Amino acid sequence: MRTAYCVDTVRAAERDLMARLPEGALMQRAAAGLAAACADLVGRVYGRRVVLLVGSGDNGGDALYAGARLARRGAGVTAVQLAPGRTHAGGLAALRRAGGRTVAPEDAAGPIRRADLVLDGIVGIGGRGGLREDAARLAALADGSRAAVVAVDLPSGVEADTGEVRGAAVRADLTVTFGTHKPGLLVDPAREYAGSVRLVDIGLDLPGEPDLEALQHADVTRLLPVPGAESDKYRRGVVGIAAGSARYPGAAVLAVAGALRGGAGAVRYVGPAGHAVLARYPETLVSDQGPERAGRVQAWVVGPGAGDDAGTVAQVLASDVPVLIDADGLRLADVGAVRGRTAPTLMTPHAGEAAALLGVSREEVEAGRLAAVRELAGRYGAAVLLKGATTVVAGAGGGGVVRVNPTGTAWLATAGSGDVLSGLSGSLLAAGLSAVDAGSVGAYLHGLAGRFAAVGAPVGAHEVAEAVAGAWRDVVRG
Ligand SMILES: NC(=O)C1=CN([C@@H]2O[C@H](COP(=O)(O)OP(=O)(O)OC[C@H]3O[C@@H](n4cnc5c(N)ncnc54)[C@H](O)[C@@H]3O)[C@@H](O)[C@H]2O)[C@@H](O)CC1
Ligand SMILES: [K+]
Repeated sequence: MRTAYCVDTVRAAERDLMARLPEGALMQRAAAGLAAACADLVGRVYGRRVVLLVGSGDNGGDALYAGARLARRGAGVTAVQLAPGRTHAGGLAALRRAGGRTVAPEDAAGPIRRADLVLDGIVGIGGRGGLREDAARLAALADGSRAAVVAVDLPSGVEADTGEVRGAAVRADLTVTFGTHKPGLLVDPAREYAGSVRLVDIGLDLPGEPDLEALQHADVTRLLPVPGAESDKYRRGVVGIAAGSARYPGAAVLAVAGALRGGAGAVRYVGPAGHAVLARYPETLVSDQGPERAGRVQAWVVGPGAGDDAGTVAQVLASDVPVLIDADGLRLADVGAVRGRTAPTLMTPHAGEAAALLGVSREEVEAGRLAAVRELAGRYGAAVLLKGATTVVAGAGGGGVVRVNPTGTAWLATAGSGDVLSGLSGSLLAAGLSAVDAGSVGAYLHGLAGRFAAVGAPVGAHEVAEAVAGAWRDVVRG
């Protein structure tokens, strides 16, 4: 599991550790890791031109000490001091001893243009809001140069705890972060500014529960349902799909396609698109009765392509098994009915649907995904999976750790892709996974399947469904 912790927790852990270590030892660990990552990135250090963008805090100190290490290995190092009177004194002295020089921000354009490597030490976890004007100018110069840009701890200007970017920020090729990932490094839009991320262990002792976690192959393998010798199709779970309409039969077909790949022993379809479903997937159990009379299931998926069929949504919500609500179902679901459920509920909106439920703009949801997913999970008392550039999953109530999906691909932003995900996650619910596990494992497999199906080209949702089995095998093989 990859984990991320918010700034307050990082600061507390740093305080504890610093109290046990000689002064400055922690910063030296950070700087050593940073210099090593820079050396790996540029290949050969000797003769390289390195520019350090140095703010007024310890983030600038890290950059200066790392710069000193690179200078000792033969790099030409220039530090741009954003706040000359408040630059980290020890770091500055170390750089000067190693032969580095300093310039004022107004003289930085030339050195940045000629640089091979720019280290962004403007602000780290002490940053508030987007970059101030002088820092923003340097960030733009770095962006326009041919230099590789390495962010120290975080790209300056992004919000460490939320992943929000509310103003100008540095765009990095690599971020070298210390002690732990910060939530912003895993969540868009900030994640995009970070480039690839390298974690340097500085020995922090962090609490058991992180603020964010991202599944990895081994975690997914542990969670995937595996049929035992005594399993029959009913013990493996039956997932009910209440989806599609005369107008949108395709949504039903795609949700069933996802459900067939999710580990449930059987898929029961309820709704007006039975012919279309059977034509494509003859193994489906089809019923034209409502959900209440369709026979026993271990989980329901309701909503994809449902149009205005509020009655079906209400019937499903009244059941005593786990329910996944998607698409039209989200709009039709009564908040009180969802809150009153005793079995788990998982809602799977995209940003536009979440915005409509929260009464805010889509842009606001996209800018602040973590806040939005927690808010929605709190309002509905349900687990919520918010789809998008970074898919995030919050547990019922919205408190506690949020899961973030690391496997997504932009090619998944295609019609019907969400229907496949709801079938897949619903199937995992029926197979016995918790709402958060079903959502996050479903998103993981779906993202991987999207990558496998797309391999750099546009892809249709049915191809994503077909690629799920390959993704499952890839995960299990490790
Ligand atoms: N505390 C520790 O033990 C360690 C800290 N380390 C480094 O120290 C950093 C934190 O240092 P600090 O607490 O000094 O804080 P930072 O260096 O992150 O930033 C604080 C300074 O930046 C200025 N600032 C804030 N927002 C700004 C903005 N939007 N635009 C321009 N300037 C802005 C503030 O005026 C303040 O002087 C970490 O990110 C990490 O890089 C590492 O050396 C590891 C050990
Ligand atoms: K930084």
